[in-house]
Amino acid sequence: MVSSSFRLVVAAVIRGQDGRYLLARRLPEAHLGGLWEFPGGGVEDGELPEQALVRELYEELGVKIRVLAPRTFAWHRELGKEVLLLFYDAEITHGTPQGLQGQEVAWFKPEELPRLPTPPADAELIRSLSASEA
Ligand SMILES: Nc1nc2c([nH]c(=O)n2[C@H]2C[C@H](O)[C@@H](COP(=O)(O)OP(=O)(O)OP(=O)(O)O)O2)c(=O)[nH]1
Repeated sequence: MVSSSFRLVVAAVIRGQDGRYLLARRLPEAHLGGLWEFPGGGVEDGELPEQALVRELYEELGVKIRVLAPRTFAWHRELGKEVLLLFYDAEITHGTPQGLQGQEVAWFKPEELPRLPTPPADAELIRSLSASEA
């Protein structure tokens, strides 16, 4: 059920030419601090999800991206928070990702993903990305 604490969050699944996926590490002091996530953030009023994704990746990592296609969605629910996550396949068109807010950024092989500490809502996506390599 959607409540007044509902937020829409978009995140990018970016695969480099060497087959690695781009993840960013949430800052230690943040909610879910220290976990590796697919880069993205909240959709603001008046924005389309795809526009929000382009804006977030530019603000957080300094890269321009092209959004390719929706991949999957997931709910992140905990006391007082209800987040619908929309994951999109995307590619970088300009720039090299840098953690502009001090966050770590790294590329991981598909088989490394299940061993990373990641948010619970990402579990299914991580499973499918690593399984598609097996
Ligand atoms: N970008 C991103 N967010 C994720 C992922 N998995 C997951 O549960 N989230 C959650 C964490 C946050 O609750 C929310 C992202 O919101 P945000 O980037 O604006 O972070 P925030 O710390 O300001 O959000 P919050 O603590 O207020 O929820 O989505 C993911 O793979 N990527």
